[in-house]
Amino acid sequence: MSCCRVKKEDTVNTSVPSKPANDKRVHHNPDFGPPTPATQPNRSPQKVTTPTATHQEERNHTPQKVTAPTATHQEEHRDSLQSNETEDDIDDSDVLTKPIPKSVTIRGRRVSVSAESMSPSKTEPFVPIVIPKSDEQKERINVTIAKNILFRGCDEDQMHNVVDAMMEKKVGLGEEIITQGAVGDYFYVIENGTFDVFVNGNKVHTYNNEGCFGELALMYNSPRAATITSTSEATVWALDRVTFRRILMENTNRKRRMYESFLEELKLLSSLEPYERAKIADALESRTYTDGEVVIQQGDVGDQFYIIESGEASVSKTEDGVEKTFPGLKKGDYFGELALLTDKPRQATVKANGKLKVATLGKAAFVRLLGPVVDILKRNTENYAQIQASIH
Ligand SMILES: Nc1ncnc2c1ncn2[C@@H]1O[C@@H]2COP(=O)(O)O[C@H]2[C@H]1O
Repeated sequence: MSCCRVKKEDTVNTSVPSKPANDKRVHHNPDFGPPTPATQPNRSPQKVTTPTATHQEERNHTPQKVTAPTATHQEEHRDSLQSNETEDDIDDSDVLTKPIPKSVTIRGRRVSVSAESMSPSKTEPFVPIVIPKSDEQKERINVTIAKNILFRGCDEDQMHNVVDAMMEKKVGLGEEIITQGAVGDYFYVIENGTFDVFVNGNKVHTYNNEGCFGELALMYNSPRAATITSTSEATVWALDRVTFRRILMENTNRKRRMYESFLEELKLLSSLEPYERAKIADALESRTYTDGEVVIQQGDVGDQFYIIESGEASVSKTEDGVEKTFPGLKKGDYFGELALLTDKPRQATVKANGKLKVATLGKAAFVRLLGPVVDILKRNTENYAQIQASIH
C-alpha cells in the first residue's frame, strides 16, 4: 500500500444551520422557463413578493429588485454595476469561530474577501423563496441534486427550500454564464451540458454533464474567480445567493475547513491547486470502524477510495490458501485505489487495527477529481509487487 503521511489534523465544528421560518416568497422569473401554477398543498406560501439575491436584502429582507441568474457576459456586468454592496452592509455579528481568510488563493491569484463572508446573518429570520414549478421540473431537480454531494448534508426541510428556490435556466451554446471578476448572485447546479472554466484566460477545468459552480463568490463575497462558458446547450438550476448561504454554505464550508489542512499535507495531492483540493473535500465522507472491522474484503467489487484520517489499518492477502500480512497503514496513507484504477476485484483485505477513521471518496468522484494524480497513483501501485516480493 502506498504511504502518504500528514503531520496534523484540523477538525473544525460549526453550528447547525438555522431552521427556516414558514414565511415564503413566491417568485416568477420569465428568464427561467414559463411560470407554472403553485402546487404545494401543504406548504402554501404565506407571503407573495419578489425575491432578490442582493446582499442588501439578506440584511433587511426588503424586496428591492429581481436579479435573474446572469445569462450573458453583458448581463453579469450589468448586475455588477447594479450591485449596492458596501462595507456598511456587512453583518459580522455572527462570523463562524475560525478566522475568515482575508483572501482566497485561486490558481496562484489572491482574491480578497469581505468580513461578512462566512456570516449567513442568522440573527435575521430566513424567508424562503418559492418559485412555482411543475412536478416534472421538481423531479428533474431531485434527480440532479441526488447526484450532487453538496446536498447530502441537507435535511428534508432544507431540501424542500432548495427545490422551491431553484430557477431553471436554459443555456445556449457558447454562453458565458459566469464572468471572472463579476459580482456573484447565483450558484449553479448542472442538469446537463458541458462547460469550460477559464482563470485569467487559461482553461483550468471542464464540467461534463454534472457538478456545480459559482459557490466561491457567494461564500467569500469575492469577485467571480473564473469565467465559465458553455460548450453545448445546457440546462442548469440557479440557486440565489441568500438560499445558498443559508442552506448550503455552512456544510460546504465546514467540510472544506475540516479537510483543508489534512488534504494539503497529503503528498499524493501536493500537485493539485487549492481549488481542486476544495472540491475533493466536498466529496469526502468520514467513516469510522471499530477494532477488527473489515473495511475492504479481498475479492469484493470496489467502489470507494480511502484515506486514513486517524488510527491504523492492517492489510492481508490470501493466495493459494496462504495468508500474507503486509505492512500496516496509518494516518495519511491511502488504500482502495487499485480496484478503481483497474476495475478488478479487491486484491487484499483491509481491517481496522484499533479505532479507525477514514475519509472516503466514491468511484465517480475518484475518477473526476483525482484525474490529475492518476499517474502518481498508478506509479505507486508498482510498490505493491516489490512489497509482496520482499515478504517471502
Ligand atoms: N480552478 C478553478 N478556480 C476557481 N474557480 C473554479 C475553478 N474551477 C471551477 N471553478 C468554479 O468557477 C466559479 C466562478 O465563480 P465563483 O468564483 O463564484 O466560483 C467558481 C467555482 O465554482
